[in-house]
Amino acid sequence: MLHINFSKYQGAGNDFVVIDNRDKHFDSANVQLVSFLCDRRFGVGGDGLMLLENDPDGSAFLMRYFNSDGREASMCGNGGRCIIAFAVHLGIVNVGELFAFNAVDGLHEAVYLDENHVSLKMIDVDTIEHADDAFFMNTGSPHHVAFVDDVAKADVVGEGRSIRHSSRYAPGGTNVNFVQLLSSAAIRVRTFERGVEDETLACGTGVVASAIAASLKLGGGNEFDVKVEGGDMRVTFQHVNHRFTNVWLIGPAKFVFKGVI
Ligand SMILES: N[C@@H](CCC[C@H](N)C(=O)O)C(=O)O
Repeated sequence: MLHINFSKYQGAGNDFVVIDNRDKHFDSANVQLVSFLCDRRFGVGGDGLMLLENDPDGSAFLMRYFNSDGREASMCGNGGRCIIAFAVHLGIVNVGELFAFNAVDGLHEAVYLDENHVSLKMIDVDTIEHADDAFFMNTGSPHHVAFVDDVAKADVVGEGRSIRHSSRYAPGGTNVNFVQLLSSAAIRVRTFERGVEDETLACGTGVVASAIAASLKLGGGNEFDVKVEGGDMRVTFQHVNHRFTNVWLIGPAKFVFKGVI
């Protein structure tokens, strides 16, 4: 037994092993250890793993995110909401308080109201590529967004994997979102996630990219309800002079269980 204390959280079905690493006991360079903990058969199981650490720059805490392949990765929107819930449960921040924490893509403001209403401010987006009716942007993580008529029929794994590995996105690769417009203010999204190398039930940075792409495709709109396989989220933003600012991702973040492994 390793004797690692962990908690398990999920945000709209995107699930994470979360560890309080304020004392720096966890060997974060150990790729095999992280991928073992994320393994659904031999470990705890999760789409990713997060470490909550003290922020040397003085925000409430530092979020470090690892994909289930064991590698430290770019920003995770659902993980961000889950680590906010974890910080509330640890007593680091209070319910209803507006606070800031640091992550790989910089400072994020956040508010936890209850397990269904966790708000996370995302980075501004001002560079968006548009080709062949698909969009590409970085919302903290890189995202290709393709619009389809019926997302239930999309070949998320087959087509997603092929776009993820295409020469266009080499060498880093990309996450791939398939989006169906439901109305002028609602979309349905399914995502193939890089680093998990499979479809996940939700991807927060992907949902943000999809809402921004929907606004561009529709010629307007700054509030979107988003349905994903694992639940519902909401994205709001402002769009001024080709720049998307004040971007908020709102959705659930729920404690599942905790243990020692
Ligand atoms: N699940 C995430 C995205 C995590 C990062 C992604 N897999 C990548 O490597 O880019 C989310 O909710 O945003």
